[in-house]
Amino acid sequence: MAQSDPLDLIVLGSGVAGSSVATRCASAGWRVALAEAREFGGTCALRGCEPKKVFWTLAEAVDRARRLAPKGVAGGEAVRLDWGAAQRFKHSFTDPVPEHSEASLRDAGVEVLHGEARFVAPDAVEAAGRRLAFRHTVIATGAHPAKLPIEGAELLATSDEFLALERLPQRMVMVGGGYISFECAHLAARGGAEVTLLHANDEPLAHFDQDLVRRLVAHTRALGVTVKLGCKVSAIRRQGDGTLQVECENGERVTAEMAVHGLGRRPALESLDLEAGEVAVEKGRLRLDRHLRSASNPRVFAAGDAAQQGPALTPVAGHDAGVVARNLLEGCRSEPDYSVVPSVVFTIPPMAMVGMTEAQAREQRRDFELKQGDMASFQSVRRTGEDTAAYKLLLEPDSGHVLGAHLLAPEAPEVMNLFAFAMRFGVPAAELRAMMTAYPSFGSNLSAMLG
Ligand SMILES: Cc1cc2nc3c(=O)[nH]c(=O)nc-3n(C[C@H](O)[C@H](O)[C@H](O)COP(=O)(O)OP(=O)(O)OC[C@H]3O[C@@H](n4cnc5c(N)ncnc54)[C@H](O)[C@@H]3O)c2cc1C
Ligand SMILES: NC(=O)c1ccc[n+]([C@@H]2O[C@H](COP(=O)([O-])OP(=O)(O)OC[C@H]3O[C@@H](n4cnc5c(N)ncnc54)[C@H](O)[C@@H]3O)[C@@H](O)[C@H]2O)c1
Repeated sequence: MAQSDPLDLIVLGSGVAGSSVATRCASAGWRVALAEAREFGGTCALRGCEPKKVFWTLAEAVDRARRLAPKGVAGGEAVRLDWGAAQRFKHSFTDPVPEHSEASLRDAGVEVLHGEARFVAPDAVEAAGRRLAFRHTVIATGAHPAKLPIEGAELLATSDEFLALERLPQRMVMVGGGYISFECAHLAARGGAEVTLLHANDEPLAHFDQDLVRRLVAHTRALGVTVKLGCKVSAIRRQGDGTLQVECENGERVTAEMAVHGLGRRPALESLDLEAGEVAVEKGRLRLDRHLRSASNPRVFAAGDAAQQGPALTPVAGHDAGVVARNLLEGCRSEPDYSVVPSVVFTIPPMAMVGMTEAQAREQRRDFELKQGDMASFQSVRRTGEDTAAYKLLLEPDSGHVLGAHLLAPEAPEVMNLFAFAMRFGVPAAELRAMMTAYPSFGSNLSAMLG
């Protein structure tokens, strides 16, 4: 194990956050290495957003054909999701990622190292059998499923395993009521599985507007998914016939071939030996200052899910990377801004949001004007055969600035980008309403929503 000259930067993790910081610093002439424990490319491209969206696109096409069967899509009732074929289609997106990811890092001048990295000193890590001294390091190791004190938790399948299934089991339980459970439940139900979703309290998808969530829950139930609220999972047991029994504190029991972990994800820090690096942690999260720098070791920065300063989402990982790269290259002045982070749960229909919910606005005693309504009768929704669609907008009374926007509808994610734009650049509702939009697009509903 040879001691090398200090690197300007070693980045830990090759996801959106790590790759972006490494590339920017190498392009600025720094000597940079990046260590990756698994395949190169990170969660979003290999095991998260991208593969999930491939399955979602196919499931949505099937759902739409079935919905429109009586309206002119002849044979639409018989259309089904071929999970095996969908899995192969997914591979055509994910398989090339590791090679491309590594090649683009190399092209940018980054030295790539295969293997788990861990601190061996405040200014050195060990990776790929080498001790590497550094001037700076960035922890961009992402997140993994939370380890919770639930009996038999090791029997839960991860979202990685769900998205890698060649065949869907007959019965599945989604444990938890967040993004992963709702998205996997909607996919598995379209794929023909019998699905039960168990959530601890009465408010699943807690970050979203609960009026829209109630509509989504009703729609999910109508799809055939059994959604049980107030069911805090306390144990998972393997039964004699190989099936799993999932038990809740209230005595509810569900049997299935597979139970999926949807209980939250936490920063992946355990493998790093942070003590050796003098990197402080508090309650499982890195102690960082407002520049995303370690509060205890100024050589160390963090970004993305590992930092978990903003929501654990891909655009946040990219934003953090920009902040950290600027702090490294230009002096430590930049701070992240998480005030406008749009987010979508990819159910069918999808639910999208940006800014504050009505509940948050009331809690903060903010004055707001509320625009809300059912959209099922809107032409753009009727055309898709969808029966569940609604919106809720919160506007600042005098300025007309958008405080929050919430949509449950086909095309909701694309329209949410317009609201995010308006919030980011302070475009008031009156301007949005007056703006010409392509017609008849889903976005042309803006004036009706804001009217
Ligand atoms: C199923 C699923 C669906 C999702 N869907 C969406 C979505 O639709 N939209 C959205 O915005 N977000 C979504 N997310 C969240 C999004 O994927 C993450 O926020 C994003 O990928 C975080 O990027 P990152 O660079 O911080 O971490 P990651 O992409 O997780 O990268 C971290 C990397 O570090 C590596 N690593 C870990 N420990 C070490 C070590 N000791 N040494 C070296 N390498 C190490 C890991 O192997 C990994 O490759 C989803 C997540 C999941 C799980
Ligand atoms: N579309 C997207 O952007 C997307 C998709 C998937 C994941 N993600 C990211 O990954 C993160 C993790 O997703 P997730 O769905 O695992 O977590 P989550 O935080 O979204 O939801 C987990 C839910 O499980 C509930 N829960 C906790 N313990 C429970 C128990 N014992 N029994 C029943 N319910 C319990 C919690 O109350 C919580 O609401 C998300 O927060 C998000 O940042 C994003």
